[in-house]
Amino acid sequence: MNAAALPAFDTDWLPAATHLLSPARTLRHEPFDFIVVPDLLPAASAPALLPDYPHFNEAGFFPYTPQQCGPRFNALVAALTAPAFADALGAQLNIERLSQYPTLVTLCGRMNMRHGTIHTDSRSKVATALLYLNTSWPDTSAGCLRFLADAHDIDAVLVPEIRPLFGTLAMFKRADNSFHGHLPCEGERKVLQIAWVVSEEAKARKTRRGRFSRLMKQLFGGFDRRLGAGRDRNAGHLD
Ligand SMILES: O=C(O)CCC(=O)C(=O)O
Ligand SMILES: [Fe+2]
Repeated sequence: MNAAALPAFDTDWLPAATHLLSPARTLRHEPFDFIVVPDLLPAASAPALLPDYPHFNEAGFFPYTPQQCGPRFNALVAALTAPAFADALGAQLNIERLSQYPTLVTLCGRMNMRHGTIHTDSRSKVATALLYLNTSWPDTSAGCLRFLADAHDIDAVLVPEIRPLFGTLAMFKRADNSFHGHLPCEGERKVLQIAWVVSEEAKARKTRRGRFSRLMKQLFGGFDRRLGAGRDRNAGHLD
C-alpha cells in the first residue's frame, strides 16, 4: 500500500463525526442507548492499517500500548480517543461531554469459546465502543455481537446481530440493562475496544488487571481454553 492511503488516518476526519450520521447506522435509545455504524472506516484502508495491528497468541482483550503497534494504528487510536470525537459519540448516546472521562483502550486478536457470555459491562464504565477489524467473517452467527433485551437469552436480539467486519463500530452507554454478548467462537477476531471509565483510579485498576490476565494466559492459556469449551449459549457473567 502506498502513502496515498495514509490521509485516511489524519486525525481531522473522525472528530468531524459525519460518519456517525451515516444512513447505514442504527441508533436506539431503548431499552438502552446504542449505536452501530457499519462504515466508520473505509474498507479500502484495511491494507494500510492492519499490518500495524499487533499479533496476539492469547485470547481476550488486553491493554493497548503504542509501542506494540505501528504508526498508522496509533494515529487511529489517537483520533478515536480525541475529545471532539468522544463528545460527538457521546451526544448520540445521551452522554454529556463524554471527553471528561478517561479512556481505557484494549485490543483483542483472538477469542476462545469462553468469551462473549451475556453481560452489561462493569459500573466503572460510562460507555464502550467496539471497532471491529476483520476483513472477512464466516457466514455464521458465531462471534457476531448481539445487543440484547434479556440477561439470560442470547436470542433476545434488539437489532440484527453485528458481524465483526472491518470498520464497523458498535457503541453503547453502559447501564444495568446494557446486555450484550455473542455466540462462542474460537480463533482470530480483531477488535479495538475503547471504554470511557469513571475515574483514573478505575483505569489504573483495570489496566493492572488486564496485564496480569495476559500474563496468566501466557502461562495457562490452554487451561483457559478448555474451561470455556462447553459453555451454555445463554451463559452470562458479571462485569
Ligand atoms: O468482542 C466483542 O464483540 C464484545 C466484547 C465485550 O463485550 C467486552 O469485552 O466487554
Ligand atoms: Fe462488554
